[in-house]
Amino acid sequence: MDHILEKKYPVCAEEYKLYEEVGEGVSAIVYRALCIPLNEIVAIKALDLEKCNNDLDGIRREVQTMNLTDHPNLLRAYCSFTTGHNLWVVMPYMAGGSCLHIMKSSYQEGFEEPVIATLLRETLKALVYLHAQGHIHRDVKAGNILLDTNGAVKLADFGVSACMFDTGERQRSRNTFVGTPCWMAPEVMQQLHGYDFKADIWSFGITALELAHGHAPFSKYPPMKVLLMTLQNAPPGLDYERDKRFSKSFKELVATCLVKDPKKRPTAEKLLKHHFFKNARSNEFVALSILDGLAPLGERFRLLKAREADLLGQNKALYEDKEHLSQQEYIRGVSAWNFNLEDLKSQAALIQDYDESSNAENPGVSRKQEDSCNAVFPTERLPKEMANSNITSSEEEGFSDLPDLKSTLASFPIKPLQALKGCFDVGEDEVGGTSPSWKDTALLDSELVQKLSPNFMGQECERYEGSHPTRINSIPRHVASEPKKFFSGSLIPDNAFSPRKVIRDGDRDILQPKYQSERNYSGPLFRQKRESNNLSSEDTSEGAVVQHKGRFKVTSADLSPKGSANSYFNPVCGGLTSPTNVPAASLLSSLQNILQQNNMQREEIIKLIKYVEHTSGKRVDSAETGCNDVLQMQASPNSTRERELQAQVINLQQSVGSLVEELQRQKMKNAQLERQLNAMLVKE
Ligand SMILES: Nc1ncnc2c1ncn2[C@@H]1O[C@H](COP(=O)(O)OP(=O)(O)OP(=O)(O)O)[C@@H](O)[C@H]1O
Repeated sequence: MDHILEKKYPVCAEEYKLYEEVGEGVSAIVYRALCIPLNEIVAIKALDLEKCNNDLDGIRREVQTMNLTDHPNLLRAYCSFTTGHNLWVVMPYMAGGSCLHIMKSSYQEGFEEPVIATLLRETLKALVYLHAQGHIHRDVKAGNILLDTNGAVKLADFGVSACMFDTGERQRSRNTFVGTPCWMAPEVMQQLHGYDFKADIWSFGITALELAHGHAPFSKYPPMKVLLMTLQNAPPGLDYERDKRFSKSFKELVATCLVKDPKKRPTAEKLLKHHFFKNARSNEFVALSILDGLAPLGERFRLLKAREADLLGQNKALYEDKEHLSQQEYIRGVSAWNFNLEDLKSQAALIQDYDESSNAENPGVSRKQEDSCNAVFPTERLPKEMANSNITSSEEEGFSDLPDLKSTLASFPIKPLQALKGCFDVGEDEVGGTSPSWKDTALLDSELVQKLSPNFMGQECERYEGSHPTRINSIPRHVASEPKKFFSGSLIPDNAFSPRKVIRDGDRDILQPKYQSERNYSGPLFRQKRESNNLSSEDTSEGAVVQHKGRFKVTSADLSPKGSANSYFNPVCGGLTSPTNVPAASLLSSLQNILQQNNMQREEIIKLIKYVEHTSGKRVDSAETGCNDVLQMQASPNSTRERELQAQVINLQQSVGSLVEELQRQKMKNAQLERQLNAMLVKE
């Protein structure tokens, strides 16, 4: 180290010779380069200052941290200088590349446990040092764990690191939302009380899973889903069944890190003593195990880039030029995350509740959707969770951390579950946002199904996993803060309007075979599609519209438990049950039937009233007063229940009376105010 420190790295571009590109970030390109005077291979990270969205403070912080840190497991900067509109950061060349790149090229299923243990131990040593210095890394992930040819491990990328001793503005930045969603700790997402170095421990746990599976949990989902799932699902973990190849101690380590309450997470120092690290080996072991036989970094990077470009090309039709950048970043999985909290809250409010989902890591995605992804991109590995949830239930794992939706979302002023109830009227016109950007980066369920042609499904799925199975997209700051466009659609479950809905798939298939294939992709959104495309069909297939809620219709299709061919009046629901696809003539006769039944029931009621009146000595003037009299007939109670009801009725009548009085008072007050206002206007 002393030897390195003594070296003087030149601070002008002419003294370096750039070779091939070996990495790319959101605003930086990393090159292998030659430091001419020292005849030494280095890496140069060229940050395009024009692309940095004025985040010069962030850049300064990154370079400063890189300059100041002095630990064998931290990537340090030799020097930095500006050239043109670029800032060049000169650093040691890590010929092995990042763990993410290694997994993408050759270990798509993740690494073996001893390799993971070694990588994690070295990373943890870096964290122990950083935390002791008062730094929070905030972006711990496989993409930022770099290896040199000898298998030495260095944690890189201090772009979003923060200092815990910061004050003022910088301290406030610690209450901001930075990092990459899949790796982000719940408390960082919540922004409730700020966060500390324990946020790195959570990311460390996620990184452990990433190294084990080849991708981070939830990595196939758009950012909003990741946020919501992290907040409301049980913490992800290694599954005892599915992850049989991993030891108990590894599972324990992950579970220890992925505890939602940061206070219950261990410090980096304590974690380093975990018995899992007894499995860790030497750097040479890592080099032999995973670097041996790999192509040179530049070549690997070129191949990966070409593959990604290819996939982007396949999707080209989907993206406007403006959105291209964000999509590229999505696929590359860079970490330019900087959220606009207000947007997040609105988005969170629109996301479907996952409670009913059986597949914890794959909520809202039907099996058919998964199949469709598979069919269109057979060469791409579907994440294992598609078949088997990655989330191990708290009970199964013996974790104490059961998800508590209400409390975890307490920091969102709009609670998603409540907001869902108000979703009916949310449409693109009403929201007023016009930017389509979010649609590419955070595709909501409703939108997914809006574009439900098999072709589109395939493309969409690819965007989330096929093209980039291990990572999730990032939103460039400028895109993330743009007003978002919401797509109208019922985000509540299909049967939410009608709790009595019991029409089975078979019934529906008979009634509406035409929609069979569409229906396979989740209910409510399917309905929305049809609403927009084929109202008349929808009307007959879903039943008569009995109520309009904004742009959505509440239908009575499902009130009949058996979907009987005849309509009838259901006195309990008070609803009209009408079968679908019924000819007009039979509908008419059904309606006449109902009317007849209605009249008969009415007559029955009048008879009853008269009978009660007779027995209580009270007279009924007309059938129209029936309702009142039904209440009054209880004036001669002959049972306790009747007395109770009577008391309730009296109470109700009293409150109605006082409400009427109050209304009148308010009216008078209003009139008085109006008069005063008029008088004032006249004076003026
Ligand atoms: N010193 C290095 N030697 C070899 N490769 C490197 C080096 N530094 C970075 N890279 C490669 O370049 C990629 C991008 O670098 P870096 O993460 O620093 O950029 P960034 O703009 O901060 O990206 P992000 O925000 O996505 O993390 C890394 O993922 C890694 O693969």
